[in-house]
Amino acid sequence: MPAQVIDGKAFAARLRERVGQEAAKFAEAAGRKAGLAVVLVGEDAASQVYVRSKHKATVAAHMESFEHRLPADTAEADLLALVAQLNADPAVDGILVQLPLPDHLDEQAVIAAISPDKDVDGFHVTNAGRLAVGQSGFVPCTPLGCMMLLTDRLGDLSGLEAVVIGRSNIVGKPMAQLLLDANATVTIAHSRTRDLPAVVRRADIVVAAVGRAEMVKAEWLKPQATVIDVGINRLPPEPGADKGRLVGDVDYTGAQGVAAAITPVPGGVGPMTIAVLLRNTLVAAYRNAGLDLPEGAL
Ligand SMILES: NC(=O)C1=CN([C@@H]2O[C@H](COP(=O)(O)OP(=O)(O)OC[C@H]3O[C@@H](n4cnc5c(N)ncnc54)[C@H](OP(=O)(O)O)[C@@H]3O)[C@@H](O)[C@H]2O)C=CC1
Ligand SMILES: Nc1nc(=O)c2c([nH]1)NC[C@@H]1CN(c3ccc(C(=O)N[C@@H](CCC(=O)O)C(=O)O)cc3)C=[N+]21
Repeated sequence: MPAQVIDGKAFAARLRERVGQEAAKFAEAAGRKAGLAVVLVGEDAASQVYVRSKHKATVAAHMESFEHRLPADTAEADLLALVAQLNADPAVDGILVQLPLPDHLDEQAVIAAISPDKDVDGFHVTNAGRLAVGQSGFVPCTPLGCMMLLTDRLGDLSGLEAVVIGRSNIVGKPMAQLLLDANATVTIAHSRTRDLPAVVRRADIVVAAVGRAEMVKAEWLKPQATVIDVGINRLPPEPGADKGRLVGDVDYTGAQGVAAAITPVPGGVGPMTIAVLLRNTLVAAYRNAGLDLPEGAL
């Protein structure tokens, strides 16, 4: 039996639909729409694509989208001033500064300047700390989206062996934290891990967040594992084509013969990231307006 395909795109569409319905109710109750500000510094082509799809999804979900495009040579003081202005703007519930930033800008300083109450990416140390100690706060969108797919498929994760490959602050670490909170037994692997195939082989759940095309091989997987592929890698173009294919960190075709279920790339985790961003923005809007989000609405 080939692995089931975990259709993140369809799951994300349903989540965006629910968020849109709740956002319309919010607008009625609050007398204004929930607002998301996205800041893009520079002209990175991939970032432009993401920012455009975030804008479209935000508007479609009955929210206000504020886009700020700054030149690549923007001074840090000017970027910090814009963040301060957005922090103070009552029409803005969520702030996202698209990463990576150009090299001359200090990402940590910029993230630290965002109000934790508007940090819908969940990247501020305050929100990372809240997640680490079990307080409620904003959880990074990509790992939260992965958890939604996992619990939808597997139900209770208690006692399952989970291996997260990658330990970045935005994906790997919060992913491991969420799996731990769900009572999985969690291993975090990284570039210094010895015998990665043997570590992966233990896993009932594999989350790959590395950024290396098709690195995780089918033979590494435990039969009937559930595989969440966060990686987004563009292969070199075939002769005659102008763009290469997008692939994940897992050998998708091979894994289909071993795993119980796997997310595709594209159409898996990526769309979930955007849907969760809208969800986090709506949660922020309810809190900022002093209103209660109906229990279980999202
Ligand atoms: N779908 C989505 O919405 C999103 C997708 N992504 C994608 O996810 C991937 C990971 O992103 P991100 O976490 O930001 O990446 P980072 O580059 O910040 O982190 C990569 C991690 O992979 C580890 N690693 C690198 N090489 C190996 C190796 N050979 N074996 C084991 N581990 C290795 C690194 O280890 P070490 O710490 O030792 O260096 C590091 O912890 C990328 O492809 C990115 O494009 C990212 C964000 C959102
Ligand atoms: N502050 C900040 N927050 C982020 O959340 C953030 C960021 N910076 N910088 C870049 C990464 C990457 N990221 C993606 C979002 C959607 C898709 C997505 O929808 N991908 C589609 C494919 C898109 C395509 O075809 O290129 C899919 O996987 O199906 C992918 C990647 C958010 N990121």
